[in-house]
Amino acid sequence: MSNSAAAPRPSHPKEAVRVGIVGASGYGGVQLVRLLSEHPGVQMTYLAGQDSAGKRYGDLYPQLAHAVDLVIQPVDVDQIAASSEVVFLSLPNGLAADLAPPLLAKGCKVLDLSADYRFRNLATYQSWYRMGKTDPHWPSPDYRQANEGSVYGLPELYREAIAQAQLVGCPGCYPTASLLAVAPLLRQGLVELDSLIFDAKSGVSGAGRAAKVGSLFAEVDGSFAAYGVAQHRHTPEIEQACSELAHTPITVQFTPHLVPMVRGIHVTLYATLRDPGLVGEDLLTIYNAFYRQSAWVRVLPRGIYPQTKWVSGTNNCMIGVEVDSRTNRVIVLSVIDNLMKGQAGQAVQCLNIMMGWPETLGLPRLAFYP
Ligand SMILES: NC(=O)C1=CN([C@@H]2O[C@H](COP(=O)(O)OP(=O)(O)OC[C@H]3O[C@@H](n4cnc5c(N)ncnc54)[C@H](OP(=O)(O)O)[C@@H]3O)[C@@H](O)[C@H]2O)C=CC1
Ligand SMILES: CC(=O)N[C@@H](CCC(=O)OP(=O)(O)O)C(=O)O
Repeated sequence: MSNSAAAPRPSHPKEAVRVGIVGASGYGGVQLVRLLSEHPGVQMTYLAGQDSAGKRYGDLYPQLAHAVDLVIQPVDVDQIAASSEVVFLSLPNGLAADLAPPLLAKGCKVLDLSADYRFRNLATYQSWYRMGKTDPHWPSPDYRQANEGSVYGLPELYREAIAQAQLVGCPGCYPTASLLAVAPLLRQGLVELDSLIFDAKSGVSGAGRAAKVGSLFAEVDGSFAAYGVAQHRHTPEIEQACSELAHTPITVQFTPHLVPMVRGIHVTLYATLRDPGLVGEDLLTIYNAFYRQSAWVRVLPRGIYPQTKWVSGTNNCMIGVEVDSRTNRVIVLSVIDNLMKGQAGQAVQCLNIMMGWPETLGLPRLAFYP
């Protein structure tokens, strides 16, 4: 993965960019279809899937039949590249490793929503995502080369590099909420580096649309539990960006929980302050300055703590900040919609940056309420 250079000045689109979505039938895919159908800069030209191939999109999602008149195609690189200048890959982990390189070679820009292009060090990816797999030919030279040129798609930290990128590895949902919570503290050197604890909760759509026992209504409703304790694969992703922010390797504690709701992520970050004299107002000033240029991050006034419902269906991240002077800890509360700022919305935000368009183009900013 690389970082580089200055972003072009945003301009509005002059003619529609042709866009394809691979994995269009899944939860990420259907968000992309909804967002891109109403985006003024693009025309959706190709939707692809596996089991859903051959079906009309409107038969799969009847609520969109009046707006989307496309048939889902099997994955065919030549067809995708012939019909699309930009391709979103919204597939299970591991598939984009083979799919992105030929699309890049044919001149497409690619935004991958999986974890395949998030890691600067593929050994880290291997140890968290490919446990027990012993393929001597992995990683392929094409995958390794593509990964070296990819950019981590968190605009608030890597905006300039995204503007120049051909391939963006879009972040996971938990890392997005966690990194936006912690970034100002690490950039300013305000906290003890071994003190970071991310306590995270997610709605069930984070697990995707494929049927799984753990996502059944009867398993989830009326219950609440942690999972992946001390071993969730988003830990190294959070550590990678934290280490870059702090310019030194950092280890973090990250614990996800499943909440009986459809959408939303709430992260509570605890960290020990280096300066015990800092108060809540000081930190709010720092957070507001850090996110001054970030249209999708809203730092809330003192004493207001964000709720997942406030960002549902939008690309917003809302952040509350508090200091507990008794324990000398800062507590940061961060919420996003996992399918929007945590996935498809953020990918469209990255597309806007790659195309030199305003970052807010085609993205919803007002939540449904209640
Ligand atoms: N859900 C979330 O909150 C977030 C998810 N992500 C990541 O985004 C990606 C997509 O996630 P999500 O939308 O939840 O997943 P879903 O399970 O809802 O959708 C997966 C999609 O992949 C397609 N697919 C599966 N296998 C193949 C294959 N061999 N060839 C072609 N298409 C295939 C499916 O098509 P078909 O139905 O036709 O078989 C489906 O469209 C994943 O990598 C996930 O980790 C990232 C951030 C947040
Ligand atoms: C509730 C739930 O199951 N969430 C998913 C995270 C979804 C996500 O962001 O995952 P990717 O890194 O795969 O993109 C999980 O814990 O694996």
